[in-house]
Amino acid sequence: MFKNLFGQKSDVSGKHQSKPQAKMNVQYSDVLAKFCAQYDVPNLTELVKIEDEQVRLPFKLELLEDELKSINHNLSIQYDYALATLNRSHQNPRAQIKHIIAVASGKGGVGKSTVSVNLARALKQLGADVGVLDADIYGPSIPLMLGLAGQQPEAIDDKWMKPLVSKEGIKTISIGYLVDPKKAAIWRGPMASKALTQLFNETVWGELDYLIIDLPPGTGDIQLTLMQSMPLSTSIVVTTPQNIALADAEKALAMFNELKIPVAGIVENMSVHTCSQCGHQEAIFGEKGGQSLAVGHHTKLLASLPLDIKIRETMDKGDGSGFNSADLFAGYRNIAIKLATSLYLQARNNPAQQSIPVTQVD
Ligand SMILES: Nc1ncnc2c1ncn2[C@@H]1O[C@H](COP(=O)(O)OP(=O)(O)OP(=O)(O)O)[C@@H](O)[C@H]1O
Repeated sequence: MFKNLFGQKSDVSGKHQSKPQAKMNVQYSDVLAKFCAQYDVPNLTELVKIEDEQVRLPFKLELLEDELKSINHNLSIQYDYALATLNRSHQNPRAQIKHIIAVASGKGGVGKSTVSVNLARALKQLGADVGVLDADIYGPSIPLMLGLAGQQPEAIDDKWMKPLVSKEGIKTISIGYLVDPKKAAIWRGPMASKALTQLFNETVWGELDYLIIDLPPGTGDIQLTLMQSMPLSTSIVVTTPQNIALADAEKALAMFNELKIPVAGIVENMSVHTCSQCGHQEAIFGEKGGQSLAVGHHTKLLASLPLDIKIRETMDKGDGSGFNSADLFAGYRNIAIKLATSLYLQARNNPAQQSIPVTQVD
């Protein structure tokens, strides 16, 4: 029988009531509570299950794993990115996706694709199976950012496509792999929506814990159709702190509210710039815009990410190898942990999400 970390319940044999086990459970719960406080996520101690020497966590993080194992090195840790296996892609029999996350921005060029790719990398580092659907039909930059520019997905039986896989193991599909971006850029709304829905439905995604959808900027028909045709778990709105970007980000928030799609929070990108010569810090696009937007819309500021030339260079190279070590990307780990935790809780609190109806797009 599973127990929570406090070990208050036990099975009929009563073997888990022995004092050393109870003490260990309290130690585990202390570590976990400290971790949740550090990352500003809800305390998971009542949820995380322990049986004998097994623990199930909503993500994989070496630091946390090491601390838990320092209490008992025999501890076996397993991971659950949702409490149930959800099939969130009713129209695609070749996809078992637990959580679909839309990344939106009102305004173009604020770093939505950069956030999508680095969030995918951070979730991958948490041990998850991750995919990215590049729905930014008018400026597909995911192929470049994942180091896959110029490649083409393999077709299966003229009906299915195999996603491309980046070096770090992220599955991805983009209109940029299939159509000359110059041609796609002049597609009218219905054509673009149809192409994107097809892209999602005809890809052999297989099993994924998270699929990130990099939406086109704005809040027009294409975004609305896509949102209505996909069973989203949650969304993220990316903005810079600049007033003009914030005003457009409000429209994206309004779109999600209107469609009753949860908003996990706001990512403020390009907040502070540190001069590579003298270290002077400057808020080029203004200050605290993301925070005030979050407060005004009763959502969270997930992170304020720096404006840094190394980020642009890394993204242009499509090379994820710098992601692991660099402090520059640490903010993404925080976002990923917050997201993984909130989706874990969301799936637990709302099992009905397992069968969200999907609108057919003709
Ligand atoms: N924090 C950052 N620091 C430095 N450069 C950044 C940062 N975030 C994004 N960039 C750069 O800014 C440019 C635009 O970013 P990106 O393509 O991610 O924006 P977008 O919102 O997806 O744009 P689009 O509207 O074209 O879809 C890219 O060259 C990217 O490398």
